[in-house]
This record gives sequence, structure tokens and C-alpha cells, in this order.
Amino acid sequence: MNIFVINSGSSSLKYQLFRLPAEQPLCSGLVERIGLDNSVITHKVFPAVGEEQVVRRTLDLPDHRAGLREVLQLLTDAEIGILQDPNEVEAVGHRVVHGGESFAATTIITPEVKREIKRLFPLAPLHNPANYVGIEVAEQIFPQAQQVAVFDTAFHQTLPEYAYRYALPEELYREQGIRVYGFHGTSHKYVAAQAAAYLSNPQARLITVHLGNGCSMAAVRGGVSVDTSMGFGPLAGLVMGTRSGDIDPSVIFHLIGQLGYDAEQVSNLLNKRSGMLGLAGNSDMRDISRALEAGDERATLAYELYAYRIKKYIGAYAAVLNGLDAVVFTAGVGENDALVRRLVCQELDFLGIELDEAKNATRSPGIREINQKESRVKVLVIPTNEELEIARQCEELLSTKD
Ligand SMILES: Nc1ncnc2c1ncn2[C@@H]1O[C@H](COP(=O)(O)OP(=O)(O)O)[C@@H](O)[C@H]1O
Ligand SMILES: CC(=O)OP(=O)(O)O
Ligand SMILES: [Mg+2]
Repeated sequence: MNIFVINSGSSSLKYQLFRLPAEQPLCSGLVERIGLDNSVITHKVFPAVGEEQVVRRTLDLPDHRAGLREVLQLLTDAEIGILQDPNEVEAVGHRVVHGGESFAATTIITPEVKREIKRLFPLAPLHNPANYVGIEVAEQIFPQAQQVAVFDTAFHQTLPEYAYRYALPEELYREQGIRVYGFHGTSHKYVAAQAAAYLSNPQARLITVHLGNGCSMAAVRGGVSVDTSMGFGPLAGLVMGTRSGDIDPSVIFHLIGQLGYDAEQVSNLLNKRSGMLGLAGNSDMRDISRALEAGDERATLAYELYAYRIKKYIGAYAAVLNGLDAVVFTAGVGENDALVRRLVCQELDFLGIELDEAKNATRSPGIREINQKESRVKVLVIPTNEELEIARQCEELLSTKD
């Protein structure tokens, strides 16, 4: 079965085409700068024999629709195309960030499911609208395919009630669904399963640390999420590229009451102008890292604050789990930024976390163990693969459907 997976973000779109059950990737790609000048598509083809091919195109893509149409052109291109016809795609798996309380599992997309995804727009304003457009375009481009939604929130539906409820009047939960949902579930689930297999311990107590543009952590025991750092929307918890993470809500009252902000301006401030962008003037960790190396003080503080917040959650989740077998770093920053990992892990030897500096600084593909030999807790770097996890979940759903 050919499954095309779409992971659309606010200004970018990642995709991969897999053949299952072999889990063979046929091609993958990234469309960046959608809606800005000079959008870029990087498209990789993995032939059964021979070298991988990379095509890079710079063009103007006003929206996700235009981006996906260009991707379809590459998929069916006479020279490098993988498909003769779009109908060779039997299913399209969509990453949908917010599924609310309605979706605890992977779901076939129906008009009702689309209405629910739309209803949740205000709760994930950077994500659900882009996910929705991805679905609408895929329905046109691959009209014969089953459209399937895989929700970021689903993996965290196992949180105990005392972890997912806020100390607010009960009716706000019962009538309005105000509670912790948690996000990046597909990634936390994928790396937690990889870590448990690596440790040969299905019951492992794990802290998974997903550091991409959005950042979140999960406490996982026996493959089940028991707590997570994001909340009602993908804004709480860690410091992110442009999002503040945890702040005292009194700041919001001050912004509104004393500084004249309205709700939309507060949302814009906390979602789009805060985090590393607010602290260091840049949201991309590679740029901040270069600034830090050049001695920029704002970049230095931003790194310290970013790592300190992660460290506090490690302490909290070690307590939640009553012990710890491994800390797992993943996603763009978690997989690549050795300094972040070093700052997070320093002075955690009381918890049994002892990083090996040389292993931490060395790069290699696949799972890496970067702790000292005698460290009681393993520190692992595990590349995430949300697209593969989505494809697996689609196949599982579709093969048990009839
Ligand atoms: N080699 C690297 N060193 C440090 N940071 C990196 C590196 N490669 C990617 N990143 C960072 O990873 C982040 C993006 O991560 P990614 O998981 O792709 O995010 P998302 O899926 O949310 O777009 C960016 O901040 C980027 O700078
Ligand atoms: C939920 C979320 O924050 O996703 P991303 O990291 O892709 O922005
Ligand atoms: Mg991501």
C-alpha cells in the first residue's frame, strides 16, 4: 500500500511517500517559506537501486495549496516521478495537531471529523488551519485515496485526571473542555517505543524531550504518556522558537489592563514574538548558536534559559515516574544541538544522569547513547520520524477496517 504523509506547519510542509508494510520510503520533501518570497521545495527520491536524488526548486508559493500542487508535479514528473498517476496513492495520512477530547485514536476523515478539526482552530491557531488546508487539497489531488488523521493529542489521552485537569471551576472542564491535551504525541510515542526497544525494557521510565520549532516533554511509563509539558494549546511548558512556554498568567492581565493589549495581540505576542525570538532576536537555533559562538550575550542568556526550563521538567518528571531509566532527546534541536544537551544534563548526577562530553559532541545516524558508561540513567539521542509513525498508524487502521 502506498501511503502519502503530510505534516503541515504554519509556513512549511513536510511530506513522505511510503510503501507499506515494507516501510520503504519512496520519496520525502520539505516545502519552506510558504506565503513568502522565494519559497523552496527540497524533494528527495530514494530509488530501489542506486543513489538518492535531490531536487531543489525556488519559486513563489502563495499558499499550501500551491505548495502541494507543486509536490504532486514532482511525484508524477516524467523524469524523477515515483508515480505514473496520483491514484497509485491509496491513503493520505495527515498530522493534525489538535484533536480535542473527540479523538483518542487515528481516524478516517469524514465531513464531521473536518468540522471538529475546524472547531478546534482557536486552540491551535498556528497549526490546525494549515492541517485543514492540507486535508482539503489532498482530497482534490488524491480523490481515490482514504484520508486519515493522526492527532498530536492522541498519545496523551492516557494522562491521569489529576495531571490533565486544571484547578479551575469544574464546569469549565465539563462544558468547555478546558484541560491539558498535550502535543507532539506522534513523536513522543515513536521515540519512546524506540528507546524501550533499545533498552530491552517495555516498562522503561522515560522522559522524552522533543525540541523542534515547538518544544515539549513527556513522562512515559510502559509506553504510556503519564504527563506532558504542553497544555490546552501548544503554548505551555518549554521555551520554543517563537512561543513563550510557561509564564505567570498575571503577565497577561497586566498586558491587557495596563498596556492596552487585546486578546489577539496577547496571542500574537506569546505565540509568534516570544521564546527564542523574543530573547535573542532570532527563532532558528542554528543562527542563535552562531551568535553565541560570536559572544552575543542575548544568545547566551537565551540558551541558558531554554536549557534551564528543560532541566526543571526533568526534575519534575523524575518525581512523577518515581525514578528514571532514560532521557531521550529528539527533533531538530534535540538531535543536533550538543550544547543544549550539555547545559540540560549538567549537575544532574544526583539523579543518575552523567553525560559523556565526547559522545555528546560526536554525530552519527541512528540511535546514540551519549551517557558515561557508569551513568545510572541512559541519555539517548533518537531521530524522530513522525511521518513513518503516521504511515504505520494509517496502515494499521485501514488493514483492520473491513
Ligand atoms: N544542526 C543543527 N544544530 C542546531 N539546531 C538545529 C540543527 N538543525 C536543525 N536545527 C534546529 O531545529 C529546529 C527545527 O526543528 P524541526 O524538528 O525541524 O522543527 P519543526 O518540525 O517544528 O519545524 C530549528 O530551530 C533549527 O534551527
Ligand atoms: C504542536 C507543535 O508545537 O508543533 P510544531 O513543533 O510542529 O510547531
Ligand atoms: Mg515538528
